Amino acid sequence: MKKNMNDGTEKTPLGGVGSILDKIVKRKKEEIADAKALVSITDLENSVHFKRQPYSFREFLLAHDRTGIIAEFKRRSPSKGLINGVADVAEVTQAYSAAGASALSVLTDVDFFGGKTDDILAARAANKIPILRKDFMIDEYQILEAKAWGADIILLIAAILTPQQINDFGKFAHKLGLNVLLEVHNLEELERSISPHLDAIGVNNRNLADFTVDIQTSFDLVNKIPDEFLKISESAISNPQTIKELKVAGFNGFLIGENFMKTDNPGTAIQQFVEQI
Ligand SMILES: O=C(O)c1ccccc1NCC(=O)[C@H](O)[C@H](O)COP(=O)(O)O
Repeated sequence: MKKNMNDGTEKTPLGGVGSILDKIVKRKKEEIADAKALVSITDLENSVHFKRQPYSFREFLLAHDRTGIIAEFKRRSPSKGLINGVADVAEVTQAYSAAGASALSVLTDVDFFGGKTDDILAARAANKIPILRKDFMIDEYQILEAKAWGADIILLIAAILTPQQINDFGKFAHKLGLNVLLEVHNLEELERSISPHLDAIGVNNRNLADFTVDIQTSFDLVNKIPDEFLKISESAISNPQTIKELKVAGFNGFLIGENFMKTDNPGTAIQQFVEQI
């Protein structure tokens, strides 16, 4: 029997456990329709950033003078509510870069994460490292937006996409020179989503049905990820010791948001964290 949207166990079209993702995708479709009515594809293609060759995610993630941290600018989230309502995106992302972040993650979802288009533009203007457009990508139009706004990496979330969509969106992003990060939560998602049009695979330690977090998810899946892909552990990382253990297990990258953003000074927080890894 179909359960109530609010009890955390709504079934997705793919048969998996949904909930907040179903709500986000429903709203995302409306948001995309509004955006398409306002900004044409030609306008996106004429953006100054559209001509720029994106930075290589691999190069920055594996650089010896960088930390492997993908540092996220995150104002709010469905699991935590308000995290930081005052931080300035240019200031914080510059501090992340200066502390040795390999890449920046900027949430552009408005309703659930408090993001703005302008956040990517401001982060782009202030930094010379790769930027991930962190959003719920369900339409090629969003990939064009990412390129037009100055992003270098897009996120494809296996839980909300079919294998065909993952392949097609990855191929489209690669044609634009963008890097592609696939996010999975379990072995089933991983096995059905592998495509040649991916650069990195991220294991999200957050269960999006009930918001519980467990770093063990990363350790369980790391050896199932084919070695040609960069391996990223995502969410709930708050201890420098965890980074050391994830590196030993085979991870190249570590996506961290809340741990830095919940402090009064995310720039100082990342600096102190990096000194311990
Ligand atoms: O963070 C959430 O509550 C959330 C809820 C629903 C979908 C996605 C969600 N988070 C997106 C992320 O992947 C995280 O922002 C990212 O991995 C950083 O996580 P953290 O370090 O725990 O802030």
